[in-house]
Amino acid sequence: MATSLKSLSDYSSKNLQGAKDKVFAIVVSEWNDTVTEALYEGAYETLLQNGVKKENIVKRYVPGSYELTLGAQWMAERDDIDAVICLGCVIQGETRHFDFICDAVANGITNVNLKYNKPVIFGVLTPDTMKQALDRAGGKHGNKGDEAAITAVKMLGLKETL
Ligand SMILES: Nc1c(NC[C@H](O)[C@H](O)[C@H](O)CO)[nH]c(=O)[nH]c1=O
Ligand SMILES: CC(=O)[C@@H](O)COP(=O)(O)O
Repeated sequence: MATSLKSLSDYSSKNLQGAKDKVFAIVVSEWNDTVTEALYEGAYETLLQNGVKKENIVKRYVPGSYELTLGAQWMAERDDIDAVICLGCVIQGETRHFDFICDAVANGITNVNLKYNKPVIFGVLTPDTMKQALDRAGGKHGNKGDEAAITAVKMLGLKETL
């Protein structure tokens, strides 16, 4: 379903109680920081609303979305980190650079999930325009940061049932 047909901020709080004592790293790309800081605020507030302690949220910055993979790896390899949320915004420019970054980050973050066997969430917007990005960072389509935070909580809940 396209984002335009749903809100990124809609979720059921059912079965989301398991995050109270979990530690979350949030790695934030500095590129398009107006967008990525809005994503961070969404993720941060959503974690707090679902019982996560402020002291259990660790924020780190990387220069751009391409660096999210290594930043996520450095956080995922820490024994005290239960889940990693990666937040970025890659906006289509004039060249194919967009494609290379998006592919590298999506595949890279997937690999970190599997390498460290812990949730590493792809909270990266890949819009054509800044307007599309802002619509998904607290605008009319909700906040991708909210969705990323809930995804991390849900995956930790799933892991508890294994
Ligand atoms: N154009 C965007 C970038 N580009 C920078 C890369 O992510 C990377 O930092 C650079 O290639 C050096 O390795 N990054 C974004 O996050 N968003 C963009 O729109
Ligand atoms: C996604 C990018 O790196 C992009 O913003 C760079 O712009 P351009 O493709 O015009 O060089």
